[in-house]
Amino acid sequence: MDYPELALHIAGQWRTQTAGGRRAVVNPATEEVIAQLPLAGRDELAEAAESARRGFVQWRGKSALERCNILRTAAQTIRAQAKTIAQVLTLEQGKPLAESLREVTLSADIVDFQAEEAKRLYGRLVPPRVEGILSQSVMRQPVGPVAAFTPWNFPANLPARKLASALAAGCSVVIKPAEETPGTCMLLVRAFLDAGVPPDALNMVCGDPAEVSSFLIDHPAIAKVSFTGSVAVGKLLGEQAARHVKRFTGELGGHAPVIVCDDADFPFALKQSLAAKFRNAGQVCASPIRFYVPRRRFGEWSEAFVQAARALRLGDGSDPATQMGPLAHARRIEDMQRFVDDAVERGAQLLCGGHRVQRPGYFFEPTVIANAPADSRVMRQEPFGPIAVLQPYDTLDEAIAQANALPYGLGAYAFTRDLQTAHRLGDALEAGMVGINHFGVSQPEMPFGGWKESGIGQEMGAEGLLHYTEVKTLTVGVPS
Ligand SMILES: NC(=O)C1=CN([C@@H]2O[C@H](COP(=O)(O)OP(=O)(O)OC[C@H]3O[C@@H](n4cnc5c(N)ncnc54)[C@H](O)[C@@H]3O)[C@@H](O)[C@H]2O)C=CC1
Ligand SMILES: O=Cc1ccc(S(=O)(=O)O)cc1
Repeated sequence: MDYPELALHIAGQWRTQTAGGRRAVVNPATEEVIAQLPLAGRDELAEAAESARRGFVQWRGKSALERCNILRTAAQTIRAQAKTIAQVLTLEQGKPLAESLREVTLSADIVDFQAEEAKRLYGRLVPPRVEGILSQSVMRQPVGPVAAFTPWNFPANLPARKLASALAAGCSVVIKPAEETPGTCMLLVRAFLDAGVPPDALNMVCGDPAEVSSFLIDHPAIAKVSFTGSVAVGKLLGEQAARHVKRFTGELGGHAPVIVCDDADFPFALKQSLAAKFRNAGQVCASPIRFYVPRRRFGEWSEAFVQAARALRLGDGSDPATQMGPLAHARRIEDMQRFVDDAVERGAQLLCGGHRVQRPGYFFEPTVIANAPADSRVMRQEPFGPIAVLQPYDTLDEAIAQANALPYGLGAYAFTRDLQTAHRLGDALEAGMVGINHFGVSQPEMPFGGWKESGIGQEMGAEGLLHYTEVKTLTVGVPS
């Protein structure tokens, strides 16, 4: 598999020689260096922001239909190149190739959906309350140049969400993908530019994340900030944006509960839960973490869960036999070990896993912990890895209370055969996305966003586009 030569896109040029030095990109399955990433210096960041200012004027001047057609052409290119992009994604991020391929084709669907939504950015005509007014309208206009920051867990999907909505709304973008996984984003950016997005309307930079974000958020050309990543960093960037009263969307961390009801179809719930838990090695913001299981069926659930977790085939994502790949970088391994050690020290039971796999690559065993005390780190912070926590409960009220007990609210799930219980849980669970009897809450047509500390605003769906717009009212009176 080939990994491309990396370049940044600044002020209409692809640049391989930059002022900020270079950083190695590593294949997490082998720990081998696969490329050198050029990093932007401060002057180049300024060039990118100024370029976005110019690009905004050009891009917002196009009709919604034109923007739609250009974005749909980009989606077609992404689909046509899906296999190549997926291979690059697996090389830099580690997930199994089949998962990468699904991610890339879903990214094309996200672009298509937002492209079509561009044509439906409707306003309203409001009857005037006084005489002499010809029209009184409410409209949506693009917010302006956007600084977008995306992490390494979904190197195609998360840039696609931001680029599709921002560009569909008529905004220009400076995107900074994660330095661990820049190749996939570079190929997406190329697809948008080849499709006809003006060169100044789409810049891609990399560098030291804190320096780049600080520089861009403060830069007067940037009107909006969109970030996906941890709650801690989201708060920092949100605060910095707020100082300038700049618009901010944050897709932050979660700690998703799964309530398995007494009446659930256990084999079905188990199969779905295992697939969702260990997908992308658990590095998914809406990944299920806390499984609440009726006490009388706890043993049955734990045994089956552990057996299936132990049976997972770990390996290089480019091997078709692999079911779970490595973690994305070395820091994740250290973090997993801290979560496990802390839980065990505080009295939790380690049912399986809990260690780094002794081979090259950042592999961590699928891990199942039971009866973790509420003050253990794994019950308070998102592990963002292949760790499941199984907790018994006695009443549904108690399970709901525990599910809602954390200051996060991204995904929440439940399994039940009873329609009334399904609706009760759908109402009671405090999360932006609730899945009953399934985990597929991330769809191009549906808004995706968190409650509480899990974020602010939504991406995808019709709502996703609105966050890249400002409301303007226009009142036209009779000339004299
Ligand atoms: N919501 C999500 O999809 C993601 C959440 N995370 C959360 O972050 C935690 C830590 O992840 P790590 O990669 O180990 O650490 P990290 O916090 O250094 O990096 C996470 C992501 O945020 C970016 N980032 C970090 N500081 C930034 C800053 N000041 N400005 C702009 N971007 C910045 C990084 O480039 C990276 O893409 C995870 O445990 C997980 O909870 C991480 C990746 C994705
Ligand atoms: O990290 C958040 C995230 C990204 C993508 C998806 S999905 O592939 O669309 O399911 C889910 C969560």
